[in-house]
Amino acid sequence: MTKTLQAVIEQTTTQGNKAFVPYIMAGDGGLEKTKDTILYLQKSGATAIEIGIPFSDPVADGPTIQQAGLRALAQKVSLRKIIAFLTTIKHEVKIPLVIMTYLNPIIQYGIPKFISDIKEANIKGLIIPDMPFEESSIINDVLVPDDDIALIPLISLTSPQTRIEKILHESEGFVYAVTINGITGSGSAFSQDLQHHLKKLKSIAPIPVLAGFGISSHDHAVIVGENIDGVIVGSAIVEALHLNDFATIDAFFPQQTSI
Ligand SMILES: O=P(O)(O)OC[C@@H](O)[C@@H](O)c1c[nH]c2ccccc12
Repeated sequence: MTKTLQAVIEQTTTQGNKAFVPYIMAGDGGLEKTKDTILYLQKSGATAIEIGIPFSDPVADGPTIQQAGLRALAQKVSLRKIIAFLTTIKHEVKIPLVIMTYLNPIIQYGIPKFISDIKEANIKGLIIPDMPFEESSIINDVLVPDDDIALIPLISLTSPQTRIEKILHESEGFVYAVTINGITGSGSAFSQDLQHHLKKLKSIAPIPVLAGFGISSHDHAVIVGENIDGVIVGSAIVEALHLNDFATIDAFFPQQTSI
């Protein structure tokens, strides 16, 4: 059975659109604001939303995401509170939510309890950036095939070809193609080879390919997403939300503003 997350992305691309997945930091500005944000992004036309869990020791987060994480931690949110909160809004949320968190908080939560609680919250995917694909059995062994949760792998510019192929054929949902060798945020320039890399990934991937890291605007998203199924945007969205700059958010959804 195709997982919902993958089906929703494939439906989007079949209709001739690119998938757009904003990343937000849960609890930045408080959980009430997070609820408003999720519903706003849903109404605006987001394909899915990546929900970041604040963590004291992040690995790949650039300054914008780190600061959002600190603001969220100052609101005293935790993985437990965020999952409970997502459960309370699940009937209002019609698009797939993907949780992005590090491995440590999941282990502390207890992996079986974590999986059963996120199922209850109707979460459709998981991104665990510090979990190497080779170790994904730690989560996969707890999931049963019928569970509608996709474990999203990250592929970097430097992943070896044989590893990429293995990952692509053993994954569901979508593959997260990281566009730069660095941290999240809009500061770094893309390599000249990026389009070639993405095209190649797309040509061999049996599942949708979405790219993220360093995408700063809609125009930029169009360029990065040209040869693949869609994009993920974090820092630019997180900063605009923090500033309540809805014009910047809306500009990522031109089909809405042009109506
Ligand atoms: O912020 P950017 O450059 O737009 O990139 C997306 C990113 O923030 C989000 O997907 C993310 C936040 N923290 C991460 C850690 C690892 C991988 C991905 C992420």
